[in-house]
Amino acid sequence: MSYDAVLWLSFGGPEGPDDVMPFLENVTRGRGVPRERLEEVAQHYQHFGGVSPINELNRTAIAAVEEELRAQGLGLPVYFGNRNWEPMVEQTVAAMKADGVRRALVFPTSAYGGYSACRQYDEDIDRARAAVGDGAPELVKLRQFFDHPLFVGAFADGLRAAHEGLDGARTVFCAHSVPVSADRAAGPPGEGGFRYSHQIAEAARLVAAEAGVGTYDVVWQSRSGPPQVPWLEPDIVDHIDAIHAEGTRSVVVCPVGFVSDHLEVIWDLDNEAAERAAELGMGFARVATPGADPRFAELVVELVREHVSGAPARKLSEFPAAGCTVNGAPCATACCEPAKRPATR
Ligand SMILES: CC1=C(CCC(=O)O)c2cc3nc(cc4[nH]c(cc5[nH]c(cc1n2)c(C)c5CCC(=O)O)c(CCC(=O)O)c4C)C(CCC(=O)O)=C3C
Ligand SMILES: [Fe+2]
Repeated sequence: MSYDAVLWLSFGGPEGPDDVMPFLENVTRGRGVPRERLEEVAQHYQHFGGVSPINELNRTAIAAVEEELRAQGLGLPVYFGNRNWEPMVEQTVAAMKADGVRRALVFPTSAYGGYSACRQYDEDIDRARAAVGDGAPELVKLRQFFDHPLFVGAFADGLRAAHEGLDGARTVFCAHSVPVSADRAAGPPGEGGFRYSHQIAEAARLVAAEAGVGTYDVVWQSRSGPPQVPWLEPDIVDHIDAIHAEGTRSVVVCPVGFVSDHLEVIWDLDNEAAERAAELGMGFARVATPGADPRFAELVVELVREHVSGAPARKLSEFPAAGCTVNGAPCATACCEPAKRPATR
């Protein structure tokens, strides 16, 4: 099969103070996130002038991928579309159609399975194609890559570097929390669920092993939703308290659940977690995310080549290479279903 283009599909983020509330409303529409939480998160964005770094990080990564595609003799154009902010994926897919794109590979900017990390991107693809209607390009999503040697290698180098100068620091891997019900529903039906948290744990194990780190923890960050709904725990900040109480004097935090330094990394880790560590007199370092590493562009192009040539998936875990879907149809009917929405009052 041949492809005319790549669609870089991401989350989106505000690019100025007036974008913040409309962006947050897009993200949380129908999801039962309390208003107070939205106002709190809006403050985080306003600390940075209402600008999330995510769009610029994506534009830079896209330029690197286009360059790498050219260098490898695959001159595919890379289009950019988001779920929650401009350029909205509906507009991007319309532009692709206008440009005559018939079939494109989709690179989602998340490495993992689960509803928020995988299936929701399928929903985006489906919605965008429906919005464009007849003649919408066929959109084939690339697989999950949390266990790809280039992804693991970039984090492992970052982890080693973060430990330099922090003798005896404890390693703590961190990923975005999700409702426990969403994690329980993550993965293909009948396979026991918890695919998201299991993949996070597996990525942590692979990165630790490659960096030569023997002891580590896996924790969560950035929970939202009403307090009575259980989300994955412990939270990174509570965990820093707990390991301090056990006598730990410095900590290296590795945001293994994220591909780039977007707002949840620079606020929840570089601000909140770092501040708590400082209050406790602990040493603190945060591991670089892989998105700006040259290996990330190589990884994306390798996923494209793997798909186009039918080459075997290069991967370090036993989990199946899931997430490759056509036109937004999920991997399986009940795969990674969304959490049941709590009633909003
Ligand atoms: C698993 C996961 C990833 C990783 C996979 C992936 O990368 O896709 C991720 C990434 C991101 N999440 C982001 C931002 C937000 N996520 C929110 C809310 C939520 N995230 C959830 C999960 C995840 N989120 C969930 C279950 C919710 C509850 C509401 C819902 O069920 O949808 C909210 C609402 C306010 C709040 O309550 O925090 C915001 C603003 C940004 C952009 C940051 C920037 O601007 O730089 C990025 C990359
Ligand atoms: Fe999120």
